[in-house]
Amino acid sequence: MALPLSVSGLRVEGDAGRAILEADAFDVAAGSAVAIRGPSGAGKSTLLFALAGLVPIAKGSVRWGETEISSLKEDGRAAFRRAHIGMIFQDFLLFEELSAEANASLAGAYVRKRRHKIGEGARRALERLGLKGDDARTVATFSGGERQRVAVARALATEPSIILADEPTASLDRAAADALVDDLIQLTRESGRTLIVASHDLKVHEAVDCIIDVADGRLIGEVRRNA
Ligand SMILES: Nc1ncnc2c1ncn2[C@@H]1O[C@H](COP(=O)(O)OP(=O)(O)OP(=O)(O)O)[C@@H](O)[C@H]1O
Repeated sequence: MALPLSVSGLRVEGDAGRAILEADAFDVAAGSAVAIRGPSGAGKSTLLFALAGLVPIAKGSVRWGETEISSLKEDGRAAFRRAHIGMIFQDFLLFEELSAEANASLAGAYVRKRRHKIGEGARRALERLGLKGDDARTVATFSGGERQRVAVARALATEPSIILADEPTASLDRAAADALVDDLIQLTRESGRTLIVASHDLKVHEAVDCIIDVADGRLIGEVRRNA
């Protein structure tokens, strides 16, 4: 089941108590694809990490469906992430010495009860992304595009209702980036997941339903809907 997002009065502070991100209020409909756009250092990753409950929220509310993650303690936020969020990063963050399947199934190592289901989800996602689950090679021998598809499969393996991606195409060449965006959008749309992508990439901006513009640590204007 997809989850809607509702944010209000959000303030994230840096080490010295200075505001590094502020957002008055915005909503994201369940199942939509959204890009966070802005120049380098604008606060895109900080916003994404706040939505994931990965950075402390000094003020305000971040609510996914009925769960206000901003009022949960760290272990509660981690449990919410495990149950509902798949994450994808610019640098893939794979274990180089493991195979694609072992990387994509990694969450199963931490949640024994769901290990089998996560393994199945990982194999399904790898196949769907055009990678063979039975490829015994370590991912150290994979191309950038293949590595990022393994990272997408890892994010999808737990069947999360939310996918959060931080510059997922920034380490890829143009052709691999385009293919990745198509796959990411299609895979999240067909399963009704909510997708939020922090990205500089125009291809991402064109592919999503709406765009959140961030500059100097603030959201600018309304969430802009793509035609
Ligand atoms: N813990 C922290 N303490 C102080 N400042 C921080 C902290 N985390 C991030 N910042 C600063 O907040 C600003 C926003 O950083 P953020 O990584 O969110 O930007 P970004 O838009 O994702 O940039 P890029 O596109 O370059 O990745 C930057 O100036 C960064 O140096």
